[in-house]
Amino acid sequence: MSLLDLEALKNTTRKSDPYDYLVVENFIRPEVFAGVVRDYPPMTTTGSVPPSELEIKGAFAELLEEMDGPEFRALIEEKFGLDLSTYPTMFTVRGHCHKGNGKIHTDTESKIITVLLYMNERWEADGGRLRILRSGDDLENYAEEVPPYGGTLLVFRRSDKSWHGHEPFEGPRRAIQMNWVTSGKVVEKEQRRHRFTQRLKKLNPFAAD
Ligand SMILES: O=C(O)CCC(=O)C(=O)O
Ligand SMILES: [Fe+2]
Repeated sequence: MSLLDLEALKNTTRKSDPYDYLVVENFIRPEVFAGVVRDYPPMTTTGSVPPSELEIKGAFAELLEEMDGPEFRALIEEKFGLDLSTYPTMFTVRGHCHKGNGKIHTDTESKIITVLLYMNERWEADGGRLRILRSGDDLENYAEEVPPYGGTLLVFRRSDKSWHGHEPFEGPRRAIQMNWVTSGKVVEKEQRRHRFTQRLKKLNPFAAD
């Protein structure tokens, strides 16, 4: 059986205010969520790490495979009215949040769709809840706030107004990001950059992202 509740995604309305996005709670089926978390790769640094740098196994490996599969893509294409067939995907994995993370941004232009899957078992902190923002300069002006737990899925279409960010949080915060990007060159360049910043962080754990 699929780890993902594709039926729930199918039944979710994609919103268009303030930009195109959708949220699905329990997108990872609650009955398999603990098993996926158990196989989440151990991570020591803050920042985004490409899967190639991590030990990917078991239910976590299955999860990445399903996210990269044709059913999930078809639903995202349908929800956002896009043909993604010629675009490569790129994954990054996070285990910890640094207090400087979460500053308001739109994501880079090379990303077409951003997918976030939140992998914490619970979330009690006020910080670290991603906000779908109405502007680039006010973290309090948001359409929705997404607590990063329980296999919640957030998908948005990147644009010059896809503003998002969160209040500062420092500590464990697991999230998978997947993007459809404009070309394979982007994947290569980005993943090289992630590997490089990870090496720097190992030398100086206090270096900014
Ligand atoms: O982890 C999140 O909630 C959002 C991360 C994000 O916006 C990014 O990495 O571009
Ligand atoms: Fe982002």
